[in-house]
Amino acid sequence: MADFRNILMVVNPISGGEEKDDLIKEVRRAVEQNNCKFHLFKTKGENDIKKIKAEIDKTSPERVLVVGGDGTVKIVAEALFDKDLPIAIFPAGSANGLALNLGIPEKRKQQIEVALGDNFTSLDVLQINDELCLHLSDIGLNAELIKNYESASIRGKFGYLMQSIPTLIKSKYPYEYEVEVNGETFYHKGIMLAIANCTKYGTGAKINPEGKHDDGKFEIVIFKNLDITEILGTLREDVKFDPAFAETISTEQAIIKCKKPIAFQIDGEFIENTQKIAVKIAEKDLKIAVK
Ligand SMILES: Nc1ncnc2c1ncn2[C@@H]1O[C@H](COP(=O)(O)OP(=O)(O)OP(=O)(O)O)[C@@H](O)[C@H]1O
Repeated sequence: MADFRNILMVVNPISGGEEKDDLIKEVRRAVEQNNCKFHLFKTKGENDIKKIKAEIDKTSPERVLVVGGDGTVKIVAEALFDKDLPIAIFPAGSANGLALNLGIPEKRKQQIEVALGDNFTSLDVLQINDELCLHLSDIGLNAELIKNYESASIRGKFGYLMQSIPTLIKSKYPYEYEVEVNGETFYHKGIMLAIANCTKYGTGAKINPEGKHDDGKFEIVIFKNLDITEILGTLREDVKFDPAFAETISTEQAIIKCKKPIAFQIDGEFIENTQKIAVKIAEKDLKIAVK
């Protein structure tokens, strides 16, 4: 274990519908065995960014451990982005896409070793309008699904499944996108436009096969139609897209405009229905403990 004096663990008590007390106890024991102080903060679901900032100022941790899904990791990143403070992820959400992309182990013992170890990756961070994005954002059908899921009462993977058919029936796709990249403008019709910092969703669907989370670039991937064979193909490791199904643009900045307001999500959290999004690589990256 690296040399620490203070460690802060931020836990989302409701994410993934999982009980987290055993994990908290185990990590506390590992931390305290090394004469380091363990501080715990449980998110409340309101004003968490501000509260985590205050907790960091109060406890001066050398590392922040995050227990939750992608949404919780995003909240913590927003809270500590102006500090040079590494994080570690304990995946515990209904969607853990970022942890999956970074190869965070599934076994708890190894997760603790990684979280308290000294091997890191530098994750590019995207600035999308006023928000940070660590993993994946999209505008269109998937964001519609997340919006419908968030307003329903059933949580977890089954909750998403329950919303999938109504979302397909109710949504008004194809959507029209105008994409401005490096002075050029492209017009596309499609079911979804993804802004991808990583390669795959938490489901394992690989939508940005060539993407790298630390290359100073992100990809815009436009999915043109609901081709079920191609969609199932994203679950293969060696996926290659037919250009009639999806097109990819790699860039450091972009402006995306839509004729009508379209559902927009970042890291699994519905943001709003939007007509304009400005994306760029943020000036700083985020240090995350990995294997
Ligand atoms: N104590 C709490 N009560 C209710 N909501 C909370 C609480 N703490 C955090 N949240 C909310 O949880 C969301 C983040 O959840 P996260 O994505 O990490 O896990 P998840 O299991 O994938 O969540 P979900 O399935 O609801 O999307 C944020 O919207 C955040 O505001």
